[in-house]
Amino acid sequence: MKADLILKNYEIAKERYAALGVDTDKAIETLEKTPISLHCWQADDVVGFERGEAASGGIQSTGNYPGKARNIDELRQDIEKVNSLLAGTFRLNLHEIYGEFGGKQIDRNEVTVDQFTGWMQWAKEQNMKLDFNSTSFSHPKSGSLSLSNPAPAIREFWIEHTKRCRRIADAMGKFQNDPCIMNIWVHDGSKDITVEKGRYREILKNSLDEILAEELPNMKSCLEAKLFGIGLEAYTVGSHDFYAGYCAKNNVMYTLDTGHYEPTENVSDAVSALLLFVPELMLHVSRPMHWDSDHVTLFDDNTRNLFSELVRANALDRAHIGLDYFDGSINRIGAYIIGVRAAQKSLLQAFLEPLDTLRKYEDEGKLFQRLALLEEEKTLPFGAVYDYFNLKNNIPVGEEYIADIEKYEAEVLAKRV
Ligand SMILES: C[C@H](O)[C@H](O)[C@@H](O)C(=O)CO
Ligand SMILES: [Mn+2]
Repeated sequence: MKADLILKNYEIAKERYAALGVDTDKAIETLEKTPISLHCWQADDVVGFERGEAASGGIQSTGNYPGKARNIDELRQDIEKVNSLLAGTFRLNLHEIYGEFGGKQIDRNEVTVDQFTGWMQWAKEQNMKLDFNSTSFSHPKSGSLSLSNPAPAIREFWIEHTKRCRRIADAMGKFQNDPCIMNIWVHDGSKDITVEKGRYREILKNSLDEILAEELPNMKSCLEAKLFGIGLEAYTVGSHDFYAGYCAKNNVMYTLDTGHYEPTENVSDAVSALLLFVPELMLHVSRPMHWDSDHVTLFDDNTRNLFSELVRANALDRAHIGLDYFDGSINRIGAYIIGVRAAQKSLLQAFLEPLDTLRKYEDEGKLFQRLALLEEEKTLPFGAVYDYFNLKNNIPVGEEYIADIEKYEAEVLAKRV
């Protein structure tokens, strides 16, 4: 698209929004500064560099599109490509299995920051900060219960792993002078009817109490609930209620993964409810399609509602935004760009909402007026504002990035055989 046309469209959009009391320049500035944490695991279908095996233990990636990253260099190359096609501020969300193990057998209860100093250096060069995740899946000791396992040897193995991961996250946070957000998701559950549900939940609670007891000033832990895992469909130890209760009681950040709800559930409604009781939210922005997080985030009602609720709750500074999906059936770099752009468009639309007027209408009981404005805002020229945001940052506008990704596929991904 021609730059002068984008600028002209932006000027018209700016005027239209200004008539509603909305400052488009300010919205763009906020979008530029709002960090989005890129999940490293979209680049290689959650394989990582520890065992090189397909993900197992509650999660699974489907699809076999050629060109996935096979080692750290390729993964970094892909993330650099992703970064080059996006405007804004980005963090990188690493899982423990993406450490630099250098061919050594370093088990999960032995991992240290040494396996992540290379990542810390690289991230600094990329102007990215790191987030982190312990990894309970894809390991011979994963089974169906990790931190909630009644067998002390297994449980202690995973407790030790998670404690070590928190210390690694703390070192990352110190290095980058900004807290590293460490997510704890364990797949623990059961395939069929379970009679000892309370027992496993009590064990998980005790394990978390032990893990979180260590004070680490440069990191923040968050706990992720789930509806069910693959092969663990009947019961999830760390259910939504379990973690909502645990996080509220212990003042811990809650991870809300939009892929962990039924497609018809209104996940955004959880934002203002949870924020009354938990200190902060980590968002795993995904797309539920009946099971797990395998579908690329879209600019759909779910994503739009999520971010408008966040803005309406004045809670942007209490949420950490990350993506979480792993689609191996399409070009993986393209999957990143589609998902990030969907999140950015949803954020931008939320920033551009004529909120003062909507709040006033609601306060005054002007409910027709509120509904009318909510309808009208849907067709305001926000696309012109998003195009300008990209142009201003020298990033491909609109569908232009498709050709860039096709080129990268031909020149780089297709050679990974
Ligand atoms: C790989 C991630 O830890 C994983 O996707 C987790 O966040 C999750 O959502 C599991 O379903
Ligand atoms: Mn998740």
